[in-house]
Amino acid sequence: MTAQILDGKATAAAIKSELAVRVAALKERGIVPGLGTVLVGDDPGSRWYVNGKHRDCAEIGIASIQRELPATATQEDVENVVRELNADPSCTGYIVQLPLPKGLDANRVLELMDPDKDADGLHPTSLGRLVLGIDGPLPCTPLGIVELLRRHDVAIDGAEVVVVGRGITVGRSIGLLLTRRSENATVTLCHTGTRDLASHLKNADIIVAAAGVPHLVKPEDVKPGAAILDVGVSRSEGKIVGDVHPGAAEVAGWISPNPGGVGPMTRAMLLNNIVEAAERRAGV
Ligand SMILES: Nc1nc2c(c(=O)[nH]1)N[C@@H](CN(C=O)c1ccc(C(=O)N[C@@H](CCC(=O)O)C(=O)O)cc1)CN2
Repeated sequence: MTAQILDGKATAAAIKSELAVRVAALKERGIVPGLGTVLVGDDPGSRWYVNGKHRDCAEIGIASIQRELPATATQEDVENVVRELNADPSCTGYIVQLPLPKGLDANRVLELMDPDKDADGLHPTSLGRLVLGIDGPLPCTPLGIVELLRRHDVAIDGAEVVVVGRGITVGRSIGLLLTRRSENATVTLCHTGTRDLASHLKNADIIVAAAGVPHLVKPEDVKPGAAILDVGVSRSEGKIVGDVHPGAAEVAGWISPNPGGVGPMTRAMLLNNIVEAAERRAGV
């Protein structure tokens, strides 16, 4: 068996076209949605991601508000930028690019954000709403994964999902998303402390690999026909190495390439969160 490709690049392009129509409709009512980003430090990867977010905005007509601080910025410097964006009426929503440089407290920064401007769905209020089942912005990578599966007709309802990795941007939050009544999956959250990872993987209809450990998911641990989402980003000789061994594509029913899978969907879902926030505010 050779797996069908869960093409994040093409799917994100389709979503962006749909969002462009909604942005144009908002503009007819005099509303221009704006995305703010806060980039602290000089990590080239983080800069690349932030630049990509603004390129996406330009493509579909969302305004950009870019704030940059040096690696020497203090907690107070970052918090002042957050206060400024909270008060800026042209900013529909914003993100603080993670991780922040060592010494800065990301949780304190996130808590200070206006939850109504949380474009990433990572504010404690947004995560609390997710737990309680109240509408609000959802974390971009989990949302992108669900959308990628839906648009490729992969059955989520009733599926056994194994998530590997317990980070807040993916692992913990995707469990909350997939166990909502609307998704109805059964989720097992594995991590570095899991005793027998292979036994869990072998039982999974859907695997979400987000541990950051190269080739952690081996072909022999994949149930034939399973869907695999590779979220891992490790680098070797300038190339991305995912969490999934390439041989798994011979066993799986669906697989997301990496790059070109979940990453572009994360970006598309950020735009989605901004458009939804602008529509909510406009009463659309
Ligand atoms: N505030 C946030 N910080 C971070 C998030 C996030 O969702 N919010 N996620 C990641 C980084 N990230 C977005 O910020 C992100 C990562 C990867 C991609 C992407 O499109 N990747 C490409 C490959 C790019 C490459 O060659 O490096 C792909 O998968 O095809 C987009 C966004 C951590 N921080």
